Amino acid sequence: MKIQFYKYQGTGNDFVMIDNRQLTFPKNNTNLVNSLCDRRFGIGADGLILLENDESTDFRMVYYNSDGNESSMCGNGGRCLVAFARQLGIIKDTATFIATDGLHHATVDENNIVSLQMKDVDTVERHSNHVFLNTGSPHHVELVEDLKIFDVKNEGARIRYGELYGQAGSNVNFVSQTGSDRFAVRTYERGVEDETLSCGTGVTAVAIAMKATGKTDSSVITLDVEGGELEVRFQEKNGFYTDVFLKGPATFVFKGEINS
Ligand SMILES: N[C@@H](CCC[C@H](N)C(=O)O)C(=O)O
Repeated sequence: MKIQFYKYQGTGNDFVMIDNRQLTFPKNNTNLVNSLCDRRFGIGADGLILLENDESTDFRMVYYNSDGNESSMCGNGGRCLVAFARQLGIIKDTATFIATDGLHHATVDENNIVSLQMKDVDTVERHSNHVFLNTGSPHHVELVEDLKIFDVKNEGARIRYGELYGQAGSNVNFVSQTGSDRFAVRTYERGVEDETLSCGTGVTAVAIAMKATGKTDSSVITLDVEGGELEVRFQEKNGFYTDVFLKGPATFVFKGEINS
């Protein structure tokens, strides 16, 4: 079988995108998704995303991690999918789509800067040395010294597989404050089981966690990730976070066809 694909990246978080409006992709084939994402034997990506038709929105997002399993929301993937939908001519400069965590609204400009509305957050668990919250995917947020040399892969895996999160696990974000409204972030991603260059739901979680713990007073926060820069903005009232937007570049890399 030949599969046509498009490759996108959002601040270095990279995805295989497939137009599945004709429902031809074998959605339960975990090995296939895993092999398409393989960086040596396949196309290479942190995840794979199907764009499908939806009755009441512009399109549906179906997201798989590179391990081949369908997973929860992917913020950078959602931003890339909006740019992909524009490339396919499905939308112009605004989009509404459905994902596993519900309805999303987005805008995209001529430079493919995508601003994506994320789910509201009503629960932020504060613990002595970390914060846990769900921004569409589960995120552990922890401030560390020396982020540049921090062992994200091993420490992230220890927390992800540890007692705190049980079978389901969590993504793990390590953070350093670099300004009154600016933070550097490195993320260990569940389902990739490694550090990725950026995580959209992760930086959204970091921004909200930093506000909730008083590290910043701002509700417009800049996040420096290994693959670039993202912005998160939100409204906060009595610990409820609404109008949460994740903004940054979504870049088409190449398209092709692969035998499977
Ligand atoms: N890269 C993503 C997060 C993808 C989901 C995550 N790996 C999980 O399974 O929880 C993002 O940009 O949000």
